[in-house]
Amino acid sequence: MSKEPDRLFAQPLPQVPDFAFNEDVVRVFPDMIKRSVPGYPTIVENLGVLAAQFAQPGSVLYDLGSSLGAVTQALRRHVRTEGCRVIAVDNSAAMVERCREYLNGQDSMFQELLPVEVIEGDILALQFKPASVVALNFTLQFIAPQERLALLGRIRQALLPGGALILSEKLRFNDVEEHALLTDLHIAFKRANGYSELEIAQKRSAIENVMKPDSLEEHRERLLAAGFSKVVPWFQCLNFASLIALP
Ligand SMILES: Nc1ncnc2c1ncn2[C@@H]1O[C@H](C[S@+](CC[C@H]([NH3+])C(=O)[O-])CC(=O)[O-])[C@@H](O)[C@H]1O
Ligand SMILES: O=C(O)C(=O)Cc1ccccc1
Repeated sequence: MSKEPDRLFAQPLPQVPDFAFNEDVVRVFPDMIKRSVPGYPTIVENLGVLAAQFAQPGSVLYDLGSSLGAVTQALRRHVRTEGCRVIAVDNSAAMVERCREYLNGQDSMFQELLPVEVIEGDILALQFKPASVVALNFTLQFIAPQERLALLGRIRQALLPGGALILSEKLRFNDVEEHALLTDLHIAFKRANGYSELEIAQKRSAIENVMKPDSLEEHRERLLAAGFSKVVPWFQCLNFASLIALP
């Protein structure tokens, strides 16, 4: 994957455009997500370990909003269950192109990886096949809030017994002080990773119209309303968390 450093917001912009997963973002994405999301490498690696516990023989594993395929590759490396395959979906053409290149490169480096199909498309329009694992790794927060419940309902309907949805998100907090503290600590994390005050401020204004985080309570209630029976948080680092939802 590209090692280009993220300098997208380093110069003052006369007007900060809404954040989009375009070619500029794709070029710096591995660096951007690692320096912006506390715990990201731990979540991705362990998603493969978790998935291996839920994978059912002959089923599909979905990586929804796959970006450059980091989660897909973790699933392919860790899951050994007979007859499984991964379907990665993203609606950014630039992401999908680079994701395919990356995964093809991995195929030539490792043996025994699960087969994978990368689809360029909207996860809201997807006809789900019976699935044992669905990963939404920092994707639901970019889906329009009014679409989230129906999407989770369709995922729930597609999940096989013994399967799981793994949902990672940035969190909002209802308690004002808790929200302020964890937001400040996230800013400190970004600063420690070399982002300037200007980069932090411009990125914040770029994402505020396109990325709408929910609270843990909202996630739990919506998952139960979508038909999931149990919601278990397995990871939190500052204001970023990952949940297992069981059918
Ligand atoms: N409706 C949609 N349909 C399909 N894709 C979408 C949609 N909306 C947004 N996306 C895609 O969801 C991804 C969100 S990034 C996921 C990181 C990855 N999971 C990772 O673990 O590296 C999260 C982040 O950058 O914070 C982008 O690639 C979008 O194009
Ligand atoms: O940068 C941030 O503040 C975030 O919340 C995470 C993020 C990471 C990568 C793209 C968009 C948002």
